[in-house]
Amino acid sequence: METAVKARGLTKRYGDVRAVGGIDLDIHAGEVFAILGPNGAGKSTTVEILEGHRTRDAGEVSVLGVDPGRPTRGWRARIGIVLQTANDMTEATVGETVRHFAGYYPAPRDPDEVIERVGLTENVNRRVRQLSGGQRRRLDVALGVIGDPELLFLDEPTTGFDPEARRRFWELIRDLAGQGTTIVLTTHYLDEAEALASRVAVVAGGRIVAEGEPATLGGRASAKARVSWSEGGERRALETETPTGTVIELTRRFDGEVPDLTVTRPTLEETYLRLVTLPEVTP
Ligand SMILES: Nc1ncnc2c1ncn2[C@@H]1O[C@H](COP(=O)(O)OP(=O)(O)OP(=O)(O)O)[C@@H](O)[C@H]1O
Repeated sequence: METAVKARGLTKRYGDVRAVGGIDLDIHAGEVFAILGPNGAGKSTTVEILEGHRTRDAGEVSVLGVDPGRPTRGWRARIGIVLQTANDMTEATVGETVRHFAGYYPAPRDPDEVIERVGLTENVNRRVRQLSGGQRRRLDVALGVIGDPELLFLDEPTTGFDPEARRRFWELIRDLAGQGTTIVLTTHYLDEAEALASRVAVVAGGRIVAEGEPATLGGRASAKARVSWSEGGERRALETETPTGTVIELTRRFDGEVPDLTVTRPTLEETYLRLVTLPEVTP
């Protein structure tokens, strides 16, 4: 499998603060990779180093085959970046802004199509400063993808989006991934990571504390299941490693349909919270 991003022993300090304390990453070409972690975990620092926007203290890094510590212009054109803060804009309209940015790239996407994909067609002639917060964010996404990047970095892309805009954005990301774009996403929304990412890394205290597919992260799939049902006017529940056997038993007992039956495993959010609080309780 082709590797888009490879990091070994990535380290960064700010004075006394160890922001990144030895991170290894292998992000495959064409995958959507999510980096999760609490505030101050070191996500932005890591991503900024990969983008070539921050120097590292130590470690080996290769992004699309280039060391981001020595970026070239051609390399920059192959990368798209959607930052947390919106660009400062003048009196330009949405359409003018997107077309202007398209001019920076050797082979940009069609501006009107990009505007449509982020749901800003109705606002194409609006001045950027008149956009709502969520609309501004959509414009940021449009500017990140206008150059038709091979690798797209998204830093908390859907903060401030309404639920419908988030769904639309997710579709856009899936489409881009389907066309072969590698996507590196930081997010605080666990549902977003679960909806989009083929793999996630959980960062805490500048280190990766868990990595894997959302469905199996941190032993999630093999954790005890909770089987619950209604019986005698009460809600009953038990935790078990063998939920199938429990359901068979219940089916026999009720001679068919078990009232209000649910079988659940820990959610990604529960697993995440356990992972990020774990280092603090360990002496
Ligand atoms: N320019 C800087 N100067 C000094 N310390 C910094 C700087 N940037 C980040 N830090 C510190 O480095 C640590 C990691 O910060 P970073 O921004 O990478 O975290 P993050 O995981 O992206 O957090 P968030 O979820 O809040 O965006 C924090 O302790 C932060 O205070």
